[in-house]
Amino acid sequence: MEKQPRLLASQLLLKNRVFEVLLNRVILTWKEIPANKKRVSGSIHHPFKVGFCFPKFLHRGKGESGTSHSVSVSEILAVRELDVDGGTKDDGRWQKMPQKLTEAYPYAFTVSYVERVRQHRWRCSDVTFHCPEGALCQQWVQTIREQLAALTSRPKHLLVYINPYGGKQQGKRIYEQKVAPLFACASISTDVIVTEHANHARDHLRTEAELKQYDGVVCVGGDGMFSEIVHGLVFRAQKDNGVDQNSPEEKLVPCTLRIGIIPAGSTDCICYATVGINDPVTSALHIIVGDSQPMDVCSVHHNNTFLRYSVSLLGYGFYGDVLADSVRKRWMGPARYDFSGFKTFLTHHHYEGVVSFLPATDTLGTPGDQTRCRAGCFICQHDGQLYTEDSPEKCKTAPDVSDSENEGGWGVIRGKFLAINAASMSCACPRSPKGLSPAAHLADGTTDLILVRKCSRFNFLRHLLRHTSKDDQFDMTFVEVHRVRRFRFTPCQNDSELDLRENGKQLFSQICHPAYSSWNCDGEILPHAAIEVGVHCQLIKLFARGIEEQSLFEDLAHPCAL
Ligand SMILES: CCCCCCCCCCCCC/C=C/[C@@H](O)[C@H](COP(=O)(O)O)NC(=O)CCCCCCCCCCCCCCC
Ligand SMILES: Nc1ncnc2c1ncn2[C@@H]1O[C@H](COP(=O)(O)OP(=O)(O)O)[C@@H](O)[C@H]1O
Ligand SMILES: [Ca+2]
Repeated sequence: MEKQPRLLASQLLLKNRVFEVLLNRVILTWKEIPANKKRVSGSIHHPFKVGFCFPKFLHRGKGESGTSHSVSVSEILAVRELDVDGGTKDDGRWQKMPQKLTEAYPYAFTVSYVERVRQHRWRCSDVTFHCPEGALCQQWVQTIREQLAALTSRPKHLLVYINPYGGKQQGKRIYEQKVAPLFACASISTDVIVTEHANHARDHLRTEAELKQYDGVVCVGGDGMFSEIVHGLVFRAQKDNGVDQNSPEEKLVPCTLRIGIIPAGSTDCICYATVGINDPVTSALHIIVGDSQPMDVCSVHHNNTFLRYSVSLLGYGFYGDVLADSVRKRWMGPARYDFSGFKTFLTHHHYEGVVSFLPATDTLGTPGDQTRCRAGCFICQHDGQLYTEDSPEKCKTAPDVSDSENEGGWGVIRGKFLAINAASMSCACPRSPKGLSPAAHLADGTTDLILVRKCSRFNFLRHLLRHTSKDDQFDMTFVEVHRVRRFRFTPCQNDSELDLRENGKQLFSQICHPAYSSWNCDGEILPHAAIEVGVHCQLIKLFARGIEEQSLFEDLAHPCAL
């Protein structure tokens, strides 16, 4: 690791023990000084003036030289000075110091920072250092504040939309109790709008919101609420740049504002697949530290008319029918999907149609890969494009949807399908932690088209169950998966139904087996079954960093093991 010039180094008191505390431009470390090396209590300690060497104790946990901890400056949330009498100057949170210590170390400051706990969960932790002198205390506070102010990717002013009816209807409470105090602690100001009806947030973003004053937009709700924000922001970016959304071939202009999701919905798949968990505090902390994760967006058209954007799942057949059935059961909360899922599984309808698709032949990954899209994903950093010697610049340019038509032939498949799913990302969610397409990428400019052909109920159940286990859900004779840049679907009526209809049994056949399903587009029903879809590489950005690798996560949770 490159040596960083030291900014501060002092011996400070923490929980009645003396620690050597060091700060450079990237890291804050504190290491307990063994009892035999401690100076006499009450002596005054000044910042060291010797040259800095990266502290050896970073490599150790607990040993002869005592416990050591380190925190990346980029994960410090805030610093505040405590009053001499024990109360904080900044936020009125009162913290009493033991009488004995106030005499020798009467000044103190508290650093709030990100701590990693189990399963990708982040928490806000506090550490309070006591100082022998007021000037030293102020120097620490001042220096850390300057460090934080230099982190330009952090948002200062956010626009927040809360859906009070999402998921278990806890959005308002979650925001007020868990998120707002963290934003206040990190000195982030907010304008909060509690939505009054569906599409309130979308329409406000499209027409009214003065976006220039914000560093990001946050939604408190589920995937549907996130979809509203995407529609509002993408529409606005196209309008401001004179781009026609109705043309399926048009290259769309990316949104500049980042989007944060505080999960309070039913599926929370966007949040789960970009952060690794649906936890409001974790998401709030990713927003505060100013993370950035680009994401692909699919545009959906019918007859050259724009219908919707999709970020997670576009599903015809099974997932379309589950959603259509669940709409009337919103009162059941998130359980409506299990109920409707079970019912739809029993009805076991298949649908006939033609799927044509443009394979992404020039990509780095395939849907069968064992590697996963994780924080700092190599494939997404290169927009999913293969790096070739002939065109070294290729990987730097986002693929244009319209250009792709020239890259190769379209595949055409006609058949009877139980499900046609396009997953632009893994769609990992609490129901299926690996998701619909475990190797899909968040920002590679492709979507994984999964075709599940007509099969027995038993086989379909085996396929569904594999979403919850380690077994490969694609390794079944009736399932195929293609990584694509564009696709089209045209429904057609089953031959057997046509026969029935011609024989005057139309009503009977429609009740028994409807000819068409509907598309589930990120939890919204589309009004048409015939659609054309194109992927727009990295059209939006989220306040997230992708799922952190478990090993990295463990190292960071226990930095002494690094
Ligand atoms: C038998 C167990 C089968 C488990 C299969 C689970 C696969 C789950 C993949 C889910 C991908 C979800 C992609 C995200 C979609 C969301 O955009 C979208 C909107 O979310 P929001 O309401 O939070 O705004 N959500 C959805 O469309 C919900 C889809 C959920 C489908 C759940 C299906 C459960 C199936 C249960 C079948 C049970 C069969 C049992 C037979 C004995
Ligand atoms: N105030 C509101 N009243 C009714 N519906 C709303 C309101 N605000 C947002 N919605 C809509 O509620 C739907 C579901 O919201 P979402 O937050 O995704 O929760 P869930 O995950 O439970 O579906 C979205 O389609 C959104 O447009
Ligand atoms: Ca993708």
